[in-house]
Parts: sequence; structure tokens; C-alpha cells
Amino acid sequence: MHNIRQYQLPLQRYMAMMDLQEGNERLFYKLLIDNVEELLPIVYTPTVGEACQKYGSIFSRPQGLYISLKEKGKILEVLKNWPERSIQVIVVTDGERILGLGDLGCQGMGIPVGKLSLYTALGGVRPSACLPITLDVGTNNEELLNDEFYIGLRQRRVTGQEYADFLHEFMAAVKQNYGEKVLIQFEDFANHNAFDLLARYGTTHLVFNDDIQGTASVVLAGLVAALKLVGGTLAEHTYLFLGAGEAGTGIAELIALEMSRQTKTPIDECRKKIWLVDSKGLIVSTRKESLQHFKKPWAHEHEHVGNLLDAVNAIKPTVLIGTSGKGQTFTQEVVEAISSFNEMPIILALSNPTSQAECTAEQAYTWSKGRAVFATGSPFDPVEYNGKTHVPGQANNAYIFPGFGLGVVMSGAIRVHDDMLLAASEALAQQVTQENFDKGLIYPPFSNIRKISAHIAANVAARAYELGLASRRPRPKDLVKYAESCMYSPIYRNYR
Ligand SMILES: NC(=O)C1=CN([C@@H]2O[C@H](COP(=O)(O)OP(=O)(O)OC[C@H]3O[C@@H](n4cnc5c(N)ncnc54)[C@H](OP(=O)(O)O)[C@@H]3O)[C@@H](O)[C@H]2O)C=CC1
Ligand SMILES: CC(=O)C(=O)O
Ligand SMILES: [Mg+2]
Repeated sequence: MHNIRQYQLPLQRYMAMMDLQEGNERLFYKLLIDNVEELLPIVYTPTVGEACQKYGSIFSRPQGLYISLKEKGKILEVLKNWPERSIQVIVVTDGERILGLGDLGCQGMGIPVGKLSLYTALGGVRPSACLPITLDVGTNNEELLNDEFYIGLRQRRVTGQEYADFLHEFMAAVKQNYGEKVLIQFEDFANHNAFDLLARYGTTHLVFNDDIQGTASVVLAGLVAALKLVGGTLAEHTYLFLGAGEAGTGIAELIALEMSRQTKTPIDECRKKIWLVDSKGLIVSTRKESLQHFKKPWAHEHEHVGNLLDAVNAIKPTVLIGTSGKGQTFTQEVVEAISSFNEMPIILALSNPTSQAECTAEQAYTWSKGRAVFATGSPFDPVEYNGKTHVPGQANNAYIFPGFGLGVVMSGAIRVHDDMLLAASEALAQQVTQENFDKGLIYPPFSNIRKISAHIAANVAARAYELGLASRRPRPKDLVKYAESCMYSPIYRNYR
């Protein structure tokens, strides 16, 4: 840590950590686990975003497995080149929507690498069982195409049947090489592919989309915890999203599902409590024909509303959630408006990295006069307002996917079911203590994450057994203890 701390710039610290991961993996994980709050912003958001943007020019050694269009027809052979045989979790991207930074092509590799290091550090999945993959299907990022240090194919993205065939070959090759029980996490695909891939492979493979499903689970947990501060039930609140893509509609759907279970009301009715704004304004029924399929369930009856401020004033939400990928979109007027009709507005600025957050912590607390219950996707420091310290929570799917993955792996689950996402969410919400609430936090600190992950894993595994989706026999009696016993620990063996 002394060495790492000598670097002034976060990107230099990132590069030092990557060198360490390559040169002394056990020490890398020891540092990451013991200093998680300090190092998470380095190996994960926000610094990993900058690293992906500059990936070509900071490149020293390859990490992960690249599969490019040139390998079409030979993907199985390429997979066989990976030295580890026993893989439990794959995180795969095609780099088209890296955080809120857009199309970074092959340079998106930083994301699968970073996510999988959290699978190990936060969730205890063995490093050798983790495989980061980037599919190089080209990039539409002109700057990268003209960058001498770009590491990927210099061509525009393939789409349509050619893309679908390539993905299909990849999915089939993974199953053939690693069997049915490898968890494939789709990460940072653009929404025009992400929903379709999940629907297409959800019934044949063990797949999970972190941006749609993991994010939904973490946000639902935060909302359930927030109700202890704010009062009311899920169904008594009104939700407004800025951003109706993977994260926005994924979260909205899981809230509606949980609301429907709690109130025994049809899910269609529950969806009416949830409104979304996209780049064209509030999603309303008069726009239904021209909407992408994942937006249609949210096209409620309402007149046209063109922007977020007008939508806030029209809908009067109690909860405002930012999933737009666009920074500074929760303006002072927006935060003041929601604060004018809520004693304690719940405001989540989920977009990553920090530069894309819908507002900063300081803005949220100042403009709401210290009344907002606030969390962000990337970390923000505590803020002093009117003599009180406000600590923003980090609403990031990193709370969920490591424990979720561990639960799937340890139970030998063969499919991911929505109930398993609800189980993960419930377990996370239960880990928020009175001490956390007293600080205004709706998430527990990351310093306890391995214990939290063990509880998430246990709840996910328990649900998988109940659903008949778990193949590991016999079912361990104490699933929390079993989860802990499965976790990788970076300790040196004593050979004496
Ligand atoms: N905290 C966390 O754990 C997570 C955070 N995220 C973050 O969420 C963000 C969005 O991700 P994702 O949902 O996958 O992205 P998508 O591209 O799927 O969705 C983005 C949505 O935002 C809308 N949008 C973009 N700009 C504006 C604007 N100026 N005003 C209103 N709406 C706008 C788009 O509108 P239109 O449909 O009209 O184009 C679209 O509906 C990213 O920054 C990502 O980092 C994602 C996953 C997890
Ligand atoms: C956290 C995450 O998955 C994202 O921002 O895309
Ligand atoms: Mg993501």
C-alpha cells in the first residue's frame, strides 16, 4: 500500500494494481480485500473508466481473452487456448456501452477484468475460475478507429445477422467447452443487443445481465432500506427515472415485481406507479408505436411532457432515479422541485463514472437543504451541510454480482430466475444496520462486503434450491457457513 499510495494519479495507481495482479495475484487480492474502500475506486469505477478510455496507450500486458470477428468459425479453438480449464464465471462485453462513456470497442476489456477481480475480492470466487472476455466486433468510435494505439479491429461494428451468428457461435462454444454450469455475465452491451441476448439465451444458458438485473437488485435493496428512513411501502411511493435503457427499465421492472408480490396486485397495475423519461421526454402511451420494446410497458396515459423538470412537476415523484449516462442532468431546479413536495426525497444518481453522475453529493444535499436520502453509482465523499455530515451510499451492482455469482456457483444452479434476484436484494437490504441508517446510509459499507456476499450467496442458493434449479447435492444445511467455506482467501499456505 505504501508503494501504491506514492502514485498521485488514480490512473497510475490503477496501472500499479494491474501490474501487481499480473505479477503477484495473491498479494493483489490481499491488498484489495484489506483496503477495499480505498482501492475499489481504483480497480473499479471511476478509474477503470479512464483506464478503458486510455487502454491502448497505457497497455503493457494483455489481460483476459479477446475473440475477434477474424476468429469466426474457430471460437471453440480460441477458448481452448485459455490455460485454465475449470471456469465458473465469465464476464463478457462487446464494449459498445462502457459505463456512461459510450462505445470503447476492445478497450472495454478493463470492465470484465475489473468485474471479475471483484468476483474474487468481494465474492470469493477463485481467480483461476474467472475468465474475462471481450468480443471484438469492431467499433463505431471514430476517435479510436483513428488512434494509432487502438488495440482492436479497425472496422465499424457488424450488426444484424452477422452479429447474431458470431454471438451464437460464442455462446455454443462456451457451453461445449465449459459445460452448462458456467455463469456468463453480459456486461456493458448496448441496449439494442442486451435485452435480446438475455431473452435469447436465458432459457438455454446460465446467463445474467449485470446492467439490467444486477443493478435492479441493488437498487431495490437500497429502496427497501430507504423506506425505513422515509416511511411508507414500495407501493405507496411514486418513481420517476431519467433514462429508460437497461438500468432504468431493469430496475423499474424489479420494483414492480416486488410491489406486485407485496400487494398481490397485477404487475401491470404496479407499473403505473413508475414513470420513465428518455431523451425525448416522458414516456407516454401516445408514443407507444415508435418505442423500443423494453419501453412499452412504461408508456402510461399522460399528455406529452418534454423534459425532466416538467416531468417532476407533473408526476410529483417521491423517488428520482438517474440512469441516463449523462452528467449534471439533475439540475438545481429539478432537485429543488422534488424537495418542495417531499420532506425526504429519495434521489439516486446512478450513472457512472463520476463525470456522468446526474448530480454530485454536494449538489444533492445543498439543493435539498440536507433532506435528500441520496446514493450514487460511483463513490462520493461525505458532505458537511449545516453542521451535519451526510454520507452518500454507493448504489452499485458491485454489491450484488459477486455474492449472486457465488450463490449460483456453490448451488450448481443451472438457470437464473427473477426470484434469485429478489433473494439477493432482500439479503443486501437486511445487512443495513441501525448504525448505517443513523448516518443516512441505505447501503452497508463495502468494508463488510465479504460477509454481505456470503449472506447474498446463501439467500440466492436457498432460492435456487426452492425453485428446483440447484444441482449440487446434498443441499448444505447452513448455507451462510457453506458460502464462507467456499470463498477464496489470499493467504499463503504453510508447507512446514
Ligand atoms: N450504478 C450502477 O450499478 C449502474 C449504473 N449504470 C449506469 O447507468 C447509465 C445508463 O446505462 P444503461 O441503462 O445501460 O444505458 P442505456 O443506453 O441502455 O440507457 C440510457 C438511457 O438514458 C437516456 N438518455 C440519455 N441521455 C439522456 C438525456 N440527456 N435526457 C434524458 N434521457 C437520456 C436514453 O434515452 P433514449 O432511449 O431516448 O436514447 C436511454 O433511455 C450508465 O452511465 C451506466 O454507467 C448502469 C448499470 C449499473
Ligand atoms: C456499474 C455498471 O455495471 C455500469 O455502470 O455499467
Ligand atoms: Mg455495467
